[in-house]
Amino acid sequence: MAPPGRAGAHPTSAEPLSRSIFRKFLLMLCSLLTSLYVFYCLAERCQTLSGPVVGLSGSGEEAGAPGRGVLAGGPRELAAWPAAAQRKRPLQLQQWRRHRPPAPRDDGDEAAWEEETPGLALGPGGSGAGSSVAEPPPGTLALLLDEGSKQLPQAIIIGVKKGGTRALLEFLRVHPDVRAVGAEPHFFDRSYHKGLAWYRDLMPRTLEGQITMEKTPSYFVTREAPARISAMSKDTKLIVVVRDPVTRAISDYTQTLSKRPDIPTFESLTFKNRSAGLIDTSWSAIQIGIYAKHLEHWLRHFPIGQMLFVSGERLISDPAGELGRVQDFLGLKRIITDKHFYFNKTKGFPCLKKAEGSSKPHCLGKTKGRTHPDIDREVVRRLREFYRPFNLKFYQMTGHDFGWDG
Ligand SMILES: Nc1ncnc2c1ncn2[C@@H]1O[C@H](COP(=O)(O)OS(=O)(=O)O)[C@@H](OP(=O)(O)O)[C@H]1O
Repeated sequence: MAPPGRAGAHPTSAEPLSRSIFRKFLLMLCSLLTSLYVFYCLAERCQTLSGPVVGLSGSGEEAGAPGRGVLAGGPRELAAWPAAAQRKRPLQLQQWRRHRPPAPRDDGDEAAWEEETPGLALGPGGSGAGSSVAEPPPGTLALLLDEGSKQLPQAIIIGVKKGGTRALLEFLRVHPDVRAVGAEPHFFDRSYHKGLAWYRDLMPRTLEGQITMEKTPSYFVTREAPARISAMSKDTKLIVVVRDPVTRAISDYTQTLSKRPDIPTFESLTFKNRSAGLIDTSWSAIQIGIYAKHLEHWLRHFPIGQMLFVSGERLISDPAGELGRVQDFLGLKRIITDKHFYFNKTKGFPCLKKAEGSSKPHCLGKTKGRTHPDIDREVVRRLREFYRPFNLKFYQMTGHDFGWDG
């Protein structure tokens, strides 16, 4: 008996033919689905990479971008200040950028820009938080083309240690025209021998008009740093977050204590000779706070107008106000406002309603805002006395009374 077949078709030749067509069709369908899936995965992956900025296809704007390909032309030319800092970029890119995850955080003590635990997340309350979060733009495949280029930083947060430098950088990164390296590069103090090409390679990619930034608080007290930064580009903008030097010293000590609980007391480290009241200025916790002395070295290489001094205290009491000044200084549109912040009572500090690349509230981590040990009031008084003349000099030099001696 003949096997069942399609009407009019030969039972032995028609069936294998349709089967082979069907198989080919299935094969094509599978490969189509696989390539779609691969594209989809790549697009997703793109959005989870911290480094590259991917732009809209085919703009070709990089060829004449400032600082591009000028390593051979000498370091001074490398960090040209973006002329088009105010230039508008396509909305699609801006929306996409809001979806970027934060860049890697610093290691060690600097690790922490962490998401709030549910218990800590008291929430910003109300609406209108920060930037609106949109779905990834259509045509994500177009973003797969890696655009932008790595530039040497045009602005650096050079200090001071324990001043609030991490908070400032993380707040600034909310700005769509700021791209910053998360970890502290320590190029101008520890890794200068590695060269500018190495340094530039650490930077995230930027599009024309975006500012590249980094923060390394030890630069402020590194003797060689001013000349080295000036050699890279004399136009580099310098930001210094300063804080009451006494509180700063205690904060510095608290950090060391958290790593080495067996160190001597703050009181004993403060003095060379306690009964004589002689302060040990060779102790780095004390030395860093003599801001006027360190500033003198910078002023040999940079005009004061190229430096911005941010109050560490105001960065906590009025983050939006300080961020306004910083955005002005950097020539940025004032995009970061009080809408971006809320005060987290549990943390005791202002936090972001939405950090860069996230839609959730974010506070700095546990290593920021540590509880300080109680310090002998007499020692604190003596330290205040010690710092007063240096503070007054610093107020004079910067034209700004930070109110530590009021
Ligand atoms: N929003 C917010 N959240 C948490 N902490 C904040 C914030 N703003 C400023 N600060 C203060 O930042 C201090 C740490 O300064 P730095 O980030 O410069 O420290 S470091 O030098 O990078 O280690 C840290 O010092 P301690 O309080 O002594 O831990 C904070 O007081």
